[in-house]
Amino acid sequence: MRRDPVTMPNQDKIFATPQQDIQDFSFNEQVVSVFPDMISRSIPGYGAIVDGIGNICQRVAKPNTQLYDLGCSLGAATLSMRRHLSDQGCRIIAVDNSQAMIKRAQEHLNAFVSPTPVELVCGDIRDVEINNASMVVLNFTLQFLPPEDRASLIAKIYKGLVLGGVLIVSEKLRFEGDKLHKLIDDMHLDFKRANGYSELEISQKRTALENVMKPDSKQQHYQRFAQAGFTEYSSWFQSLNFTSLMAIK
Ligand SMILES: Nc1ncnc2c1ncn2[C@@H]1O[C@H](C[S@+](CC[C@H]([NH3+])C(=O)[O-])CC(=O)[O-])[C@@H](O)[C@H]1O
Ligand SMILES: O=C(O)C(=O)Cc1ccccc1
Repeated sequence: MRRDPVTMPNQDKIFATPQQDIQDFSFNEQVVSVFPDMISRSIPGYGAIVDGIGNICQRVAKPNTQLYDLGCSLGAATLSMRRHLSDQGCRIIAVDNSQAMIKRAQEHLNAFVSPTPVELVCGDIRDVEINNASMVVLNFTLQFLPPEDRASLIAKIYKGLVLGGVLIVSEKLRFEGDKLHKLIDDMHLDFKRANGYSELEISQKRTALENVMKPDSKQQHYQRFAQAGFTEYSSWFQSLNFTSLMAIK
């Protein structure tokens, strides 16, 4: 059967065969080609979060403002936001530093029509200016930024939001408490097994992610929000060790 790369995701088999020397995980062409399958089989609640981002967008997008999707990958959050925007003078700016992701994201965006313009930027989210923003989304992106760069990014976003503007931060969580962390992490491994990943795939991917993805605890996220100036924030979705947080200016 022929698979259309835009509509029919290829199955993720990247870690299915034993690898001599496991390279650090990177968002390269190989990952791009299986990304929708990989992310939906790895993150419990991913689809519900993307849908929720559209719902939130419908409620908080203000006319003539900008909406940002930082670390957009193939543009799932951008598409969800764009579907919920009418012709109200908004603009979406979607940023990713993987050229392979941006190339494929452009194809996804072209597959639908909308009055809302989308600017796709291949660049580092640490270098992007945020202004006149009614919504900023970091959907599973902050965890890939070096920990020492996270607070300044959140502070920059706070400054760029309009009053009433909303920041969404979806992340894998680390739990403060070893027993709690292990129990919920083991439940997540069962989620991956139930989605067809083998023990080899699970363990090789874990090794590949070790140096590049460093999850924070919910307490660390809340502390960072407060430090940036936010006074209202909460988790609006959680499934096992994956959550989506919102902070309102
Ligand atoms: N410094 C950086 N600058 C720009 N992009 C970056 C940076 N660091 C990482 N990325 C990009 O952040 C994305 C993270 S995936 C986001 C899913 C998407 N939001 C979704 O709703 O499907 C999450 C995951 O795969 O778990 C990748 O595309 C990276 O290239
Ligand atoms: O696979 C995992 O265990 C994860 O933590 C999530 C994930 C999903 C897609 C790319 C990288 C990490």
